[in-house]
Amino acid sequence: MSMSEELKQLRAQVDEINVELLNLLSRRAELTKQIGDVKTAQGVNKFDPVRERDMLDTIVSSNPGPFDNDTMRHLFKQIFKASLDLQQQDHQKALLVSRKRQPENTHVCIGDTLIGAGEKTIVAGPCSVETEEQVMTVARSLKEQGVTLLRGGAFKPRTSPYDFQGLGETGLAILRRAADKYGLKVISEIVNPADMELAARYVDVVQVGARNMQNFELLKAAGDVQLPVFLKRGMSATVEEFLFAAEYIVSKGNSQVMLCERGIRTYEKWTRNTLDISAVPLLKQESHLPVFVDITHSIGRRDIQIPIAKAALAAGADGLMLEVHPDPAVALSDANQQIDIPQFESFMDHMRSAGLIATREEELVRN
Ligand SMILES: O=C(O)C(=O)C[C@]1(C(=O)O)C=C[C@@H](O)C=C1
Repeated sequence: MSMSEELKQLRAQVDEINVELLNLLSRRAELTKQIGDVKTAQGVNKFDPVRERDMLDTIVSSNPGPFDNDTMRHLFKQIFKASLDLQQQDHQKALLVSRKRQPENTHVCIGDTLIGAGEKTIVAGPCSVETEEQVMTVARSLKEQGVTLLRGGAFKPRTSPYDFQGLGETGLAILRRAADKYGLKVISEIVNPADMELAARYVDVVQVGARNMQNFELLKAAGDVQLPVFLKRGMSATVEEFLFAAEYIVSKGNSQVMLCERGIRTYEKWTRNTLDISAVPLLKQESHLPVFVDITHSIGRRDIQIPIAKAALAAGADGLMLEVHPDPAVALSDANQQIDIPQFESFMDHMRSAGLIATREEELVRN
């Protein structure tokens, strides 16, 4: 037999084994998928290192060679890992917030404002509610600018316990009065699950802040409330953890959830956080929920707000959140990053002339 003939025959045998391996791997994968379903139903971890170690021990003890044990361990670990990925992908598919589960965008309706249906929405207002006059001034400006959603913090989760903690219910009442006077809707953060009922008396949208993104009791309480929820990404949360947090709310029956990327913690010091712009298209791709970008907290500076806003909208965000204060220099929180009313007006002019948000004429036609 010639060399090339021998090679051909050997290769033919390898080809056959490849097909056998392929079929065996596929059969194995089908079984591990079933195991994954059983584990999901039982609520147990997919990853089982003890089981993996036992299988490796059995494999190594009956290894006929010529592959050495380490090579065998490596090959089988790859198979376990691929099986685990398969189980987790299947689980992911089942998430209620996932686009695989619901291909069409979720629309969140707040008064006359429809979010997630194509038009870009602006949410603006002071970081903290401080006085009636402060909130009224900002609300008047929002009204003039055609912005319908007023934000303001009444319960402030602050890094230091000695910093201003917010006005609580008094602050919520101020927001409600200002919103009612100018025909706006209120978004405000709630930090305590026990306050959800109180919130429902004053706000139109409950915000769950970055520091509470994995406060699971709060997420469940937000899932029980009959109001839309504005969920901010935790400063150290992965995109996947962010979606799981949203799943907590949706799985309780509240499908009116909006996601907000607000920057993540990195070593960069020239911005307050690092805006993870890639999270925007990723979230839009993986989930059907509307996505916002907080252009105030993500960067913590005013001078690059316009390019950041443009980047967020270009990346597919459904809206922007920003902080506006009549006199940021004396603000009780985040004095360095809020913009004043003239800066807000100029910001809005800029966005309109860039064609990124509806012009006044378009708003008039719409209303
Ligand atoms: O036997 C299990 O519990 C499985 O989930 C299957 C399997 C495997 O591929 O064999 C996958 C992942 C686990 O870490 C352990 C084993």
